[in-house]
Amino acid sequence: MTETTERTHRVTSEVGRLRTVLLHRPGAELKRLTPRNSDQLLFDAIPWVGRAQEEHDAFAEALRERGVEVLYVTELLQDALEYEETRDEAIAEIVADPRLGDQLGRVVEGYLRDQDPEHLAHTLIAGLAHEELKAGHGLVYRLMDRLDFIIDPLPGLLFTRDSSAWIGGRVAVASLAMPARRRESTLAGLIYAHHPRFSGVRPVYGPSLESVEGGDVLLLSPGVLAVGTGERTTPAGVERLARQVFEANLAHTVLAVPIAQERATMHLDTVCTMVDVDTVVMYPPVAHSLTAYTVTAANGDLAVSEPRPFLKAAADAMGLDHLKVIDTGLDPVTAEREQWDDGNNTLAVAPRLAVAYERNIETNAQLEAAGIEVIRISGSELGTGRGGPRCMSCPILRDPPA
Ligand SMILES: NC(=[NH2+])NCCC[C@H](N)C(=O)O
Repeated sequence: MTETTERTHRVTSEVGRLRTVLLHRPGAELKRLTPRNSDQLLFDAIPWVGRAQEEHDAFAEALRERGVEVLYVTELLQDALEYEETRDEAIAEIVADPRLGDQLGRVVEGYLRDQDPEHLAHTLIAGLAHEELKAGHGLVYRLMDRLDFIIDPLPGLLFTRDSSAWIGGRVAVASLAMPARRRESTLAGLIYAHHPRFSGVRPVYGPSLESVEGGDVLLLSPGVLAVGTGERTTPAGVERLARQVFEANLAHTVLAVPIAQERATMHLDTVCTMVDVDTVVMYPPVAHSLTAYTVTAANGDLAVSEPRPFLKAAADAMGLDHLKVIDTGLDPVTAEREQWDDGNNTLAVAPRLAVAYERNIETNAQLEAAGIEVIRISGSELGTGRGGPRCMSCPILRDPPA
């Protein structure tokens, strides 16, 4: 890794001033959602796509106004697909899908090879419905339903946090647990491997390893990671990630944090995000019940502590007397409603400056009472995918935390 790369890609905390972020402006892939497929594609409602785009544009604009450079997945992917090698890899992965069989696989391969980078990027993200591919006449094609997908759309790409996470100057390309989202990390991997902006960057994790999703990974402070393990990141995923980051000298401590295996808490960042170097906002019912196993490197292996209260284990690893929790003091019903709507899923733009969904009125009021400046964005449509500002952003460059 050259020094130049480190100047354009480096993240060592959740809160250092945000300089560059990767977003995905939602598009045609959201138009594929129907009541028949939304569960499988991990959306809880059918978004109004035009409004979702307006909300997303306002989110991006709020970041730009604070001096953040916004990169878009679609643009980076199109650039990367200018290279033959990228196209070959992208197409090979699609064609390897055993659901296509060999005859339809060949037809799809020809179809994709004819597309220019812009169209190919569109197809890789929006997918391809049976009725759009006029060229298939073999058995698989004929047995499929007109509305089936030959290439699945990726509505979850909106949540760029999950498919990759920067740890220091290296990127962890995720290994996504849900089948509907797996190809998102292929696209992330293609961008980091082939886009000139990232030349010299070596991934520290990859999609073929045990499940780890970026929404579970919190950079509590330089060298200290908290990794949720539950519905998405598996115990084996945390263990593997710990080995990889220790080996690469990116961290000295990894806290493995079990979270409830349910949709409301699919990632650690649905219940806890950082708003200052020593402050988190947490879903009240878990604030004092979460536990953590402290994992450190020991003679080429891992040393694992007994589980301890998360806040205590985190403070110790971070070298703090204690980690402050914003006491949202909400009644249990409001707390549950606002947690579901990603009230705890804030994106810090700098210490004590965070983006949050405007709808979480009470959580935001408590954040402000604690001295955090809140940049409110609307997310009525964006939130139908169950993700907030942190989920929708993959920081690529942050200043060191103050
Ligand atoms: N980092 C996050 N909390 N991401 C939210 C992802 C939401 C997405 N619909 C999923 O279920 O996977």
